[in-house]
Amino acid sequence: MENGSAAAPVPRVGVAVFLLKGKSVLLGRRRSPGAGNSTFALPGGHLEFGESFEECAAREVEEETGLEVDRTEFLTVTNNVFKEEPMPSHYVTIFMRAILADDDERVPQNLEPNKCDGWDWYNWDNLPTPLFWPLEKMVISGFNPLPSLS
Ligand SMILES: CC(C)CCOP(=O)(O)OP(=O)(O)O
Ligand SMILES: [Mg+2]
Ligand SMILES: [Mg+2]
Ligand SMILES: [Mg+2]
Repeated sequence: MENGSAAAPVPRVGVAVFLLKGKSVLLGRRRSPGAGNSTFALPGGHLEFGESFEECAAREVEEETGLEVDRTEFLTVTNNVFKEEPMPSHYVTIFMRAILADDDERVPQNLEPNKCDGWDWYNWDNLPTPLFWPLEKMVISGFNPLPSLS
């Protein structure tokens, strides 16, 4: 509700990608004037007009890491309201799981050094801190992105 202050930011859709290598997941320390500066986050970004979740996942991973993914699948969705950040924002975050298209391409590049300090593989049981808040909430809730062995 507007009370004479600036209009509230419109909720947007973010797509975050669990890119897995065995029990490890690709994470990078995020650089952002908005949400999550200096926290470890999954590759991903804003859903763009007309994209499927799968198309956005593959595009953002390639834009940010140079890696080509295959077989992306929907995992879960969370609602994230960032009120305390320098620039308040509200995201519905779609979490996808993706498998690398080519095992030889396991060395991610940091293609957006203004948005990320660099990418690395982290064992799911030994994640770095601090995690980006939406991801931290999922870890605390016991969420496990690893495919079941069955
Ligand atoms: C904040 C997050 C849930 C959604 C936006 O992610 P992002 O800041 O990485 O966006 P871009 O990769 O599109 O710049
Ligand atoms: Mg991006
Ligand atoms: Mg991004
Ligand atoms: Mg983007």
